[in-house]
Formats: sequence, structure tokens, C-alpha cells
Amino acid sequence: MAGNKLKTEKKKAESKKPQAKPDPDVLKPDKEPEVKVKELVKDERTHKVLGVSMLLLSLYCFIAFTSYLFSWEEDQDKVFRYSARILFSDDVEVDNLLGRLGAFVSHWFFYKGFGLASYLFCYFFFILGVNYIVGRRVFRIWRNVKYILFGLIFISTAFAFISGKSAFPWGGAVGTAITKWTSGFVGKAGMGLLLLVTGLSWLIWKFNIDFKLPEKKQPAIKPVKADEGGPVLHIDEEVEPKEDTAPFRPNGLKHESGVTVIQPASEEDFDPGLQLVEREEPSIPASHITYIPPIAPPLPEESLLELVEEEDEPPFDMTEVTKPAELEIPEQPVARRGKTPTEVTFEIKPPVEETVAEDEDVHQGPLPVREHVTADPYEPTLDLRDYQYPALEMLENHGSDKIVQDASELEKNKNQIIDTLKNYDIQIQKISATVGPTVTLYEIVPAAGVRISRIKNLEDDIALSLSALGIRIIAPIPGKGTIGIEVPNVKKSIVSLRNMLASEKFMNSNMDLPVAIGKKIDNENFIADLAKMPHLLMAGATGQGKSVGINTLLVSLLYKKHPSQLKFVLVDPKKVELSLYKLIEKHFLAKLPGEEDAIITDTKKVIHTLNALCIEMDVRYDLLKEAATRNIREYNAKFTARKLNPLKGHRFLPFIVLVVDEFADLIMTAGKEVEMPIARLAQLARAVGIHLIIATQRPSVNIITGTIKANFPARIAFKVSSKVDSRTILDIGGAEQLIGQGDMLISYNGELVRLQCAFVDTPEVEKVAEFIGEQRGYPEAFLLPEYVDEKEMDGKDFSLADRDPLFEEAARVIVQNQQGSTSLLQRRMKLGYNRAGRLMDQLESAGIVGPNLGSKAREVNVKTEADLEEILNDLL
Ligand SMILES: Nc1ncnc2c1ncn2[C@@H]1O[C@H](COP(=O)(O)OP(=O)(O)OP(=O)(O)O)[C@@H](O)[C@H]1O
Repeated sequence: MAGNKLKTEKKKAESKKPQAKPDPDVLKPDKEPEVKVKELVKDERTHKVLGVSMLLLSLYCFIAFTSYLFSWEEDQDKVFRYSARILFSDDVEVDNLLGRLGAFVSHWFFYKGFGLASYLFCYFFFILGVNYIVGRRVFRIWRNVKYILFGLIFISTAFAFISGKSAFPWGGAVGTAITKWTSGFVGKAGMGLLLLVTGLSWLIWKFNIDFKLPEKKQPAIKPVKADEGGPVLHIDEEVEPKEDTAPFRPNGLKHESGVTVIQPASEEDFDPGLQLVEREEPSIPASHITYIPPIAPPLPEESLLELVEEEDEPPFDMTEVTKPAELEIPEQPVARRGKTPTEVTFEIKPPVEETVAEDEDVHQGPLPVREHVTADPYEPTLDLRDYQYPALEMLENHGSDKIVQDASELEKNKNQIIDTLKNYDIQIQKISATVGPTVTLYEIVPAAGVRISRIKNLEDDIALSLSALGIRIIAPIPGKGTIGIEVPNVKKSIVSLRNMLASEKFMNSNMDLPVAIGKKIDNENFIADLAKMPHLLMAGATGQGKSVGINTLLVSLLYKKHPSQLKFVLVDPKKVELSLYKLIEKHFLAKLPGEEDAIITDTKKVIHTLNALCIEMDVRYDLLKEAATRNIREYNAKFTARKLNPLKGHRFLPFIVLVVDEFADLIMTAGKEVEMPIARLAQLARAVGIHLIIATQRPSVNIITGTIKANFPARIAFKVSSKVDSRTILDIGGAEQLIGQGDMLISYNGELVRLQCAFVDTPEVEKVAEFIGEQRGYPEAFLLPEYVDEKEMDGKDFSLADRDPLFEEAARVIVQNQQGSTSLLQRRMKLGYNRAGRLMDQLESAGIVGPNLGSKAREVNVKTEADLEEILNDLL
């Protein structure tokens, strides 16, 4: 018994002991996985549920409101009587299609709220719903909320005002309250006017209604007979007093300088003495501009492989199609100021088509990539399909881009020009002025019989009498029978790059490499295609705007091109000018394999890079030849149409733009070694999409040699220190008379044009570069072919023991293809010319290929792969 008692006590004690190990047989209840509220809120499904709910709510309100329009008389009474209790009173019957809730809600919105304007709530729920369901911003919420708020107040008030004492709550309680207060304040008529003004203002603001009257015809220029007194001139001008432009005063019959002025005999004879020609650039507000990568169709598996092989990129999901998106370009109003009833000579010509410096063979149609698209084209932008183009908001609006001109300054200059010419007994018929950002162009129509060379010879005298720097005489202005005198403005306007990029011409341009360079004197935007130039030489004394000019060109391209379409090779011996672009290395820069820095600052590396570019050029020419195409555009079109086999080394060729910021420095240190590859590239690289921008502060003949000059038909000169320098760059004087700060002359297509370079400041460039740099890029910069300096290789005789690591692979490529060609190795193994050549020599030493046969491929001595494996094993 005692024993039993002991046992039972022991058992009890054991049962009381905490169990050390859990019994594996006992199943524990599953723990509910913890749902984090944050994740729930972010979850795509939550958004979709919300979206569907919003859409249903919108529909519900719409039906309830519409039903209210027909049942309000019957239901209103009941809602009044029961108030919210109506919702729970089963015995109350209402006519609203959506029952008691419908009647109650509609009553609240219509009667106690905004009347008919309440439909705007349906719209609000609708746009919210669509945005949530689609998962992106189809409608802009904030902008719509503003419209809805305005609409609620305005429509309810307008309806309440118009409907007067109608029993139906047209404007709801809100509209009625506002109407009551306002009519008490400004009276009924005042209220009506106020509503009209508000409504019209909104319409004008929204649609920018054009109220222009038909324009008055400008009388044609008529030569006027001279009387005995001296030069004959019509100066009856009076400039419209507008903004910053004061009027020209009528000069009467006797000009203060003694010039006899003939008054026109009749209205028709009237000839404005000084015409001010101002052109305004239509620009698109930055907020309306969205750059979106082109439509990207899905790629088949083959291309996926090819991408992985070619770009060494992680395989992306190519099956998803990037949505096509619209380029939202609101219709641009034409800024035009009419004439005052008095005789006005401030003539504002309608905006002129922007000059687009193009060759005749300019591509007018859509981009080649699209042009040649058949079914299923290759889309290079899919490499980085999420890539976002920088927004215009990242750039600043420097000044207003509005030309500031002082009329008294115009008047003074004009009189001085007339006086000076009169002193030399030169008669003129007419003088007109075009005010540009930095200079004003006075155009003179000389009287019959006056020799143009006489005016040209007086250049210095006119400059002296106007005591202004930077005067330039163009006699005659090409294409016009007039003589131009450019006089710098006292107040100069900055041309913002932002406005130029916002211009329609730039945004809609089909050019391969569009660059917004600057504004002409008549305020036309000068937008050119770098691919047509095809290279650009820039020169100018220090501090005159070269670096800004380079930034302008680079930023223009960054706004238009996808990283898959364009690569920059940046050479910056000054080390600081282009360093900002380091941020976009993995997107837009190209470099030599194994190099750390993509921006080249060291002269030795510049030589290697230039030679590597020459190799790239040769490889591209081989590719073009194989593809039976003449230029990069045709080649890429064929490639995107999938007519070229990537397994044969074909690939999409991005444009390459080489920028050298200080060319003089390189020539000084490396001379011919730099000049030769540059000249070679300049001569040949155009067709394969390699373009050069070379800048220098020392435009002397030993820097800009004949070879270089001959290959750079497009040249820009900022202010230089002497006429000789100007001649070195432009083959003509004039650049020494520029006024600096981006004032420049561009010689292009045989024309010399004065431009004010577009301005972009360093912080803006930094912002753009940061924006691009923060996005997903390629794993590394675009690799140029390897270049090995022959001199460095001298004396390194080949022995089979130290053969190239790629020897075996190269041997297999050659034997498989039964073609002993160096370019085959280059293409298939992505090698530089030199390394491929060395490999071929090694293969020759090993007896795999025969000797060099000049332009023909070498003979392949090994016929089968089995034989090759034997030879390779023997070599081990
Ligand atoms: N297009 C322009 N519009 C207005 N101002 C300009 C423009 N271009 C240059 N400037 C002014 O001139 C200054 C010097 O320009 P920039 O640095 O481009 O000269 P630079 O020729 O490159 O000189 P350096 O050869 O010494 O580097 C700028 O800081 C700017 O204030």
C-alpha cells in the first residue's frame, strides 16, 4: 500500500512538473501569419478593391442623382419628415430607384449641398476608381480636385442665380447661400456680371481663345525720290507703346540731323521708317511635356538570349509590353500684337518656322526604328525599358526669354546710323530693326545707285560713331537686297535652354541627334542635327561660353535620346569641365575595357581611346558591308527588322559622340598621335554614327590644322581675341567683334549665322545627370574595342608557350567557319583589331591557318573540329 501511495504521489509530482520537451505528437494550432497594415495598404489588391468600390460608388451616386431628378417632389417630403430615420423606417416607401438610401443621399447632395453640380462627385469617385484599378495616374488627381472645387462653387452659384425661386434645388443650399450673400453685396446685375466674368475667364484660361482681328496689310517698300536737300528718308514711325518698348517719336518734316524728310503724300505712300521685327517662339509649358520611350513590343526568346549575350545584362522580362503613351502638346497660341489705330511701325510678324539646319536628305518621316518595323521588331530601348527621360522642370528659366528693348536706344542708334551714312553721302530708302537677344539688326535699304562696298568700307566709322563694341556689318545680307548692321543691345536677354527644348520643333524633331544651339537675331530657334553636321569644331577665347555651349549640346541630346541609342566618349584634359557627367557612366558613357574612369583626362589614354574609336569605326564598316547597308540608319533599320543575325556579330549600333573639351592641350602634348586618329574619324566616321565635337580656346593654325579644318564643315566661333583667330576658325573675320557670354557665329551649310547660345547652368546639368544616374543603368559603361599600342608590343615575340588565353576559342571559331579572317574573330569574340590580329598570328604559328593573303582571308589548314582538338591537345 505504502509503495502504491508513493507511486501515485510521484506521478502527481511529475504531472505538476513543467514539461521540458514538447510532445511531437501533440499538434499545436497554426499561428495566424501577422499581416502588417503598411503592407496591406501598399498591396496592389487593396488598390484594386478600392478602385472597384469607388467605381461602384460613382455609379451608385449617378443612378441615385438621376433618379432624384424625377422623384424629388415625392421623396423630398418624406426625407424632411423622417430625416436620417428614413433609412431605418421599413414602412416608408420612396420613388428613388435606389430606395431610401438613394433618396436620402441625393437629398443631401442636391438640397443641402450643391444642386446639379453634385454630379461632379460622381466624376471624382470615377477618376479615383480608375486610377486605383489601373495602378497608375491616368487622371491627375490634384488638378481634377481643383477643377471640381471650382465647378462645385461656380456651377451651384450660377444655377441658384439663374433658377431664382424655383422649387427644385438647382444650386443647392451652398449655391443659394453664395448667391444670396453676393447679390446683397453687389446687386443682382453685379452678380450676373461677376458670374459672366468668372465663366469667361475660366474659358479663356483653359482654351486660350484667340480674339485676333484680321491683320492690316503692310504697305510695300517704295523707293522715294530724293529732293535737292539731301538723303531721302521716310521716318514717320511711331512704335506702339507697349511693355518695355517706348514709342519712336515722329520726326516731322525736318530731321534734327538736318536730313530732309519727305512726308508721304497719301496714306498709301506711307512707308514706316523703322520697323521693329520681333518674333516670339511658341513654347510649350514644361508641365505639359512628357518624354516617353517609344513603344516596345515583346521580344521572342531568341532576342532575349541575344541580349544577354551581347550586353551581358541580367535577363529582363521581355514579355511585358511597355504602354504607348501620348506626347501631350497643347495647341500653341500664336503671340501676336496688333497695330494701334495710329500708324504703327512696331510690326510683329507671325512666328516664323524655326530654322532647322538640315541637309536636303534630312529624314522627314518617322524614326527609322519604326519605319522598318515589320511584325515583331527588335526594340533597343527595352534594355532599360523603365528608363525615364529627364523632365524640363529640371532646367531653369533664366530671365523671361522676352526680348527687352529700349526704344530710346533704338531711336538713338538709328539716328546715328543715318547721320553717319549721311556724312558719307550715302542715301537710304528705309531702315528697319530686328531686336534679338543680344544684338539688334538694323537693316538698310540703300537708295538706288549706292554701292554696297561703300557701306562695308565704313564699318569702322559707323562702329566709332555708335561707340559700341561688337558692331558687325553684313553687306549685303545673303538672300536679301539689304545691308545689315548689328549693334549690341544695352540690356541683353539670356536664352534659356529650357525654352528651346520646349519648342515644338525640338520636341517633335525626327532628327537623329537634335541639338538646340541657340537663337538667331530674329529669335528663331536654331536647332540642328549633329548627325548631319556631321562634326563640330568650337573655338573661342577663355570665358566666352564654350563650356556652356558643350553642356547645351550634351543636355539637348540627353533630353532626346535613350541610353541604348547614344554613347558619349568624353575627353576632358582640364579634368573639371565634364566631370559632372560621371554620374551617367552606366547609361550614356563609353570607355576602354579595364579603365576605371569613363571620362578621359590623361593624354596617353586619349590616344588609346581615339584609336579604339577608329577600331570601332572599322568594325562597324565591316558590319555595314556584311549587311549590305550604306549607313548606320539603314543598318539599324535592318537590325531592328530582324534581318541581321546577331550570331554573326550583328548588333544594334548606338550613335557615339566624342567630345574633346580642350583640343589645344592634346595637340600640344601628343601632336600627330592625336591629330591623325581625329582626322581619320572626321573623314570616315559619319556613316557609322560616330560624331565629333571638338573645342579649343587656342584657335591657331598649328592647333586647327588644314587636315582638321577640312573635315569639320560645321564650326562655331565664340568671341576670339583677333581677326586672325576668327579667320582660322571661320575663314572670315567677325568673331573678334562678338560680345562674349555665349554670343557666337556658326558656319554651317555654307552660311554664317550669328546666334546667342542657349544657356544651361552647371547645377541644372547636375540635376539632369543625377536624375539619369539614379535610374537603373547597364552593368557598366559601353565598352570600346581594346587597343594595344604597337610600340608597346614591339619586341614581344610570340611563343606558343605564352599564347593568348583566347587562343583555343579563336581556333575553334576559325575552324568551325572555315574562314581565316581577322574581322570574323573581332566580330564573334568582340575583340579589338590588334588582339584579333595577334591571335591570327598565333594561329598561323600553330599551323592552324595559312599566311596572310592581303585582302583575302587566310586559308584554314585544319578541316574538322576533331583534328583541331588533337592539335590543341598536342599543344598542351
Ligand atoms: N549662352 C550664354 N548665355 C549667358 N551667359 C553665358 C553663356 N555662355 C557663357 N555665359 C557666361 O560666361 C561665363 C563663362 O562661360 P564658360 O565657362 O562657358 O566659358 P569658357 O569659354 O568655357 O571658358 P574656359 O575656356 O575658361 O573654360 C559663364 O559662367 C556664364 O556666366
